[in-house]
Order: sequence, then structure tokens, then C-alpha cells
Amino acid sequence: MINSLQGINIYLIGMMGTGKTTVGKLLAQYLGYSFLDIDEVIIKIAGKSIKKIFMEEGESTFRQLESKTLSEVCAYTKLTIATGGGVVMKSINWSYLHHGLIIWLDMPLELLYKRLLNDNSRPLLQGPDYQEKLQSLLKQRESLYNRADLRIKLHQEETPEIIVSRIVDTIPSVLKNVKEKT
Ligand SMILES: Nc1ncnc2c1ncn2[C@@H]1O[C@H](COP(=O)(O)OP(=O)(O)O)[C@@H](O)[C@H]1O
Ligand SMILES: O=C(O)C1=C[C@@H](OP(=O)(O)O)[C@@H](O)[C@H](O)C1
Ligand SMILES: [Mg+2]
Repeated sequence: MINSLQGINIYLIGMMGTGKTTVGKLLAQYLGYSFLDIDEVIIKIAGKSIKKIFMEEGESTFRQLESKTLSEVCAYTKLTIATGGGVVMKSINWSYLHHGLIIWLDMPLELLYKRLLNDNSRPLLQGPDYQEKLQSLLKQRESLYNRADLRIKLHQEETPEIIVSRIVDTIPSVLKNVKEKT
């Protein structure tokens, strides 16, 4: 399977907290790929946290940095890339994502609520009504996530290792479609 990927990048998309960053690192190791987290690249470029970028410069500056970073990384190969949950909202970003294989980590809100309960690093979820915010974001984004090449349903807590093995087992079923894009 690894050879038949031919170095094509893998983009993980999905809501905040689904495990894109955690699973992406392990998946990269398994595939012999390098790992990149778009949020981490932005933090390095801006020299501050995502939360601070939102606070001091606003979401639209963050979204511009996100698109710019994505456009630059898609020039490389053999990368597993964890995107931020909102990357699907800008149509230009799809032209970058489509350079590779797009995988949606799809997790029910109930599990996400638990994961994100004590997390204060995600600026869009601050405040006691974070569950409503998360629900409304999913409503806006679900049909966009559904454009992914592959959807991995995470209906219960599973270890990152198990999730990686499920991804790896499912990739061959979509490789033909992906090669047609390249
Ligand atoms: N499979 C998993 N099982 C248990 N906890 C997980 C799993 N994947 C991620 N987490 C935890 O959930 C939180 C969000 O994970 P993260 O990888 O940052 O998600 P994302 O990048 O999609 O926002 C982190 O605290 C992480 O340690
Ligand atoms: O869903 C979003 O709009 C965001 C998700 C975050 O990344 P994760 O999905 O890795 O948490 C980060 O990019 C930023 O806080 C905005
Ligand atoms: Mg992340």
C-alpha cells in the first residue's frame, strides 16, 4: 500500500478535537512520511499561539495565514498534514487539498464535548456555551468535510494506533480515484 501511494500527501480534515494532530503524527511514522501540522507552522511564522493570533489580529488574518501555509506545503510530497478544523471553509483551500488524499476524521459531538471540555487553546470554543458553538460549527462544515476522499467514522474512543490501522486498511479502496487526480 505504501508504495502504491507514490508519495502523495495525506491531508487530515475534521472538527477540532477529532485527533488530526495526534493521529497524523503516527500515520506519518507508519508511512515513512514527514508530519506537518498547519497550525504549528502558523505558530512558528507568527511567533505566537493560535489563540493570540485570533485575539490580536482576528480570525480573518488567521485564515489568510492558513491558506498561505497550505498553498506552500502542497508543493512537497511524502507529507502527512494535519489541518485545522476550519480549513474546509474557504473554497481556495480545496484546490490545495485536492493535490493529495483527503481523509475526514468524523467523530460524534458527544465525544468531542468530552475531549474539549477543559481545553482552552481553541479560540472558537471559549465560554460556557462551547457545546452550542461546536454544534453550530459542525452544522456549517459537515457537508464540506463530506467532500473528503475517505471518511473514517470514530464512533467510540479508540487508540490513535487503532485509528491509524483503520486508515491504512481503508486507503487502498480509494487510491484509484486519487491517482486520477494527480
Ligand atoms: N485516539 C485518541 N484517544 C484519546 N485521546 C485522543 C485521541 N486522539 C486525540 N486525543 C486527544 O484529544 C485532544 C485533541 O486531539 P488533537 O490531536 O489535538 O485533535 P485535532 O488536531 O483534531 O484538534 C488532545 O488532548 C489529544 O491528546
Ligand atoms: O476549527 C477551527 O476553526 C479551528 C481549529 C483549530 O485546529 P484543530 O482542528 O487542530 O483544533 C485551529 O486551526 C483554530 O483554533 C481554528
Ligand atoms: Mg490539531
